[in-house]
Amino acid sequence: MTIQLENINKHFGNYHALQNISLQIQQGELIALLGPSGSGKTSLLRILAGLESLDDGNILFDQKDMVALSAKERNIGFVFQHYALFNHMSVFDNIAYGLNVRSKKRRPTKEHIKAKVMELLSLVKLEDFAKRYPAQLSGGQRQRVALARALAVEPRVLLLDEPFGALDAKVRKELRRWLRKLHNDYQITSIFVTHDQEEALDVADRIVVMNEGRIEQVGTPVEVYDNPATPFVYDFLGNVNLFKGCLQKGKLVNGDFSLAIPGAEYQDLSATVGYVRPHDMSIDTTPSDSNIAATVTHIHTIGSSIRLEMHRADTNEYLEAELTKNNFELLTILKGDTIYIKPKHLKVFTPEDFSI
Ligand SMILES: Nc1ncnc2c1ncn2[C@@H]1O[C@H](COP(=O)(O)OP(=O)(O)OP(=O)(O)O)[C@@H](O)[C@H]1O
Repeated sequence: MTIQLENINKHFGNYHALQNISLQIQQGELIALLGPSGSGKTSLLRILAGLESLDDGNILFDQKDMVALSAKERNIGFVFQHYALFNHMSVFDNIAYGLNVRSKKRRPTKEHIKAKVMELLSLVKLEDFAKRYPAQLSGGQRQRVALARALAVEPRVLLLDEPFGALDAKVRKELRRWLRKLHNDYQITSIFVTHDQEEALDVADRIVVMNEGRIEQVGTPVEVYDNPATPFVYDFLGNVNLFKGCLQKGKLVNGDFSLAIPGAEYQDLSATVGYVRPHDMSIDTTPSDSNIAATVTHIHTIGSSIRLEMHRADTNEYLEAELTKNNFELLTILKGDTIYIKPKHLKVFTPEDFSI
């Protein structure tokens, strides 16, 4: 199923919660809607599902207009953060529910329903749990039942709203891997809402980054992480160092430091910001014309990488650098040392970046 959203707008009172949202989703894609609280992710998902009305715009599933259709008619599977399982029903009955409530004409036979539920129980690795009740399951198990239940009606689209939000980090990670696998096996066009960058980067084919009711960028995890289209995406996705200064004939001038910005050769800006990821900082123990002195204030070891926090004397700002353990050991850096840093890439957004 392909999904096409065209110029969707939604107001809640005077508040413009979704502003001209347009998006194309291919058959079988797994899409993450990522953004801070209040950016409009859930509203967009609910509009897609037919649970919320829109002011104007189009929703097309396989080129067919969905706006006038009810949630039921859209044939969508929904999984929410808080496992909305029926507590008085067994796991088996929860999964069978969507099939059992169909009209007599559309309802599969008892045997067919049983076979389907058993297939789904095996898919979510809960074969031995059919007779249990939701209260007798862990959070992760309940969420797997919720997914099985959503899949039972063979939806054309699967929508997941922070499906793993209420679970602890380890279970989340496990379920993420599992969602990826399930998606690969079933190839249902799926959209999940998250405000967890790592989750989006880890699982999605493409990420839609949202902010204040607008789409800031759509791209693969590598695209949005390595080539953020806007300052917001830079800030929101991962850590970033800011070099505040001005642009003079294509050079970013920041404290005692200046660096030529490729692509901005003829630009002058009185106030601008250069963005650089911590792993894109090169570190030296000797000064040169093109690097900046900074004092190491903290050294954190995170698995196989080292994160250095540094203080710049010239601008009184703090910076972060990330390097491999090997590199760190070669440099023999200690807390309190003065080191010399230089951004390998510095992204500066010029007015042309915003005029597209
Ligand atoms: N039914 C409603 N009535 C009034 N305002 C609403 C309603 N639903 C959402 N909003 C507002 O619309 C904006 C977007 O909300 P939405 O829930 O879509 O954001 P979100 O990105 O999913 O946030 P979160 O991650 O916190 O769930 C928010 O400012 C919210 O307060």
